[in-house]
Amino acid sequence: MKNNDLINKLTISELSNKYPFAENFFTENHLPVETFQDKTFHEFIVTFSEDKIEDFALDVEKIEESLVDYIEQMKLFLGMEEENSIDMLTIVAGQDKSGNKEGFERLDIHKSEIISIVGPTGSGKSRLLADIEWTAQKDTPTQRQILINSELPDKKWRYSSNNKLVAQLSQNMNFVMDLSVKEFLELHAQSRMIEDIDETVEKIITAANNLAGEQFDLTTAITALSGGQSRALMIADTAILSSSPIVLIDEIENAGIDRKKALELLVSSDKIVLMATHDPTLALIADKRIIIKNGGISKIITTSPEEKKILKKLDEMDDIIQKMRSDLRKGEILKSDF
Ligand SMILES: Nc1ncnc2c1ncn2[C@@H]1O[C@H](COP(=O)(O)OP(=O)(O)OP(=O)(O)O)[C@@H](O)[C@H]1O
Repeated sequence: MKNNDLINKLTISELSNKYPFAENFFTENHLPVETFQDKTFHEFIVTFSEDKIEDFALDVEKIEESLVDYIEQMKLFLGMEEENSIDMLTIVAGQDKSGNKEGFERLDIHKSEIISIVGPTGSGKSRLLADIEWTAQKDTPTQRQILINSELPDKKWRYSSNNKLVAQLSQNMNFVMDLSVKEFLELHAQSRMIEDIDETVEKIITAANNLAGEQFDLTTAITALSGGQSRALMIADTAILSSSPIVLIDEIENAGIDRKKALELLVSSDKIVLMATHDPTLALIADKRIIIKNGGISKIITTSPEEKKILKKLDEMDDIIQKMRSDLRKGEILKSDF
């Protein structure tokens, strides 16, 4: 207990700002902290004289422990996440489907890098994403090992639903809840302790509609959303509300949404993004690409300056295709002089 930051490092005012519910704890335990705002909780407690301790029926040893327990439990209850500071994710080589060692030793992926994963259908792209999500420790068919900040990952990443290491955007996104879009987003925003819920909900729906073809609004039932719409909603929700430091994306191109815009939304400066893709534009947007063959990582290629130039060309072609898609959807007749 002696070294707990909650007790020894944060001032009472910092503590109350970070965990507004701590005020309840002070009130319930009749702790007059008002004039000790710039002191730590420990500094406050040691000012108690013997008399005061008796008056307040305080167990000084226990009260610090109770405060820490209370904050931890409230955080868990409210689904608050720690600030997940991850500077580096490491994949340590395992084996391919034939049991041969993979074609690399160790791949370090830093904060704000985008990595694409390419390879034929069935080669093992989703498996690699699953290894990262599970923080595999040589306990999956690939025998890979995942390290966080060069260390063995904390078990909390695996077992706590409140402390998600990754935000996973998978191919199937099935909502089973009987809620409107507004209710769903409000619930999520509340659980993340967001202050301005209305504004955040509005931001998410605007971003989602920016990605989806057909517009939907806050009163739409979650179950009535199309595949593309629910995907767009999940992407906007993840980008704006999720504190997970790693985002895993499985084949965003099949989602029927504007994938480039989706990626821009997701790639905030402090996240690591890994995406499995069959789309050359998305593959080249990445800083590096992992080539998967027969279940193993065969190569890791850094996107070259020449490829970045090609990406510009691909973008132009892509715009033409997107425009055609949109015209076709609107029932227009295409002309050959595009
Ligand atoms: N190294 C490995 N050893 C054993 N099995 C593996 C290995 N890598 C992948 N697999 C298995 O191979 C199958 C296909 O892999 P996966 O679904 O990841 O392919 P994919 O590249 O994502 O395919 P798609 O492009 O069709 O989505 C899965 O059952 C997966 O568990």
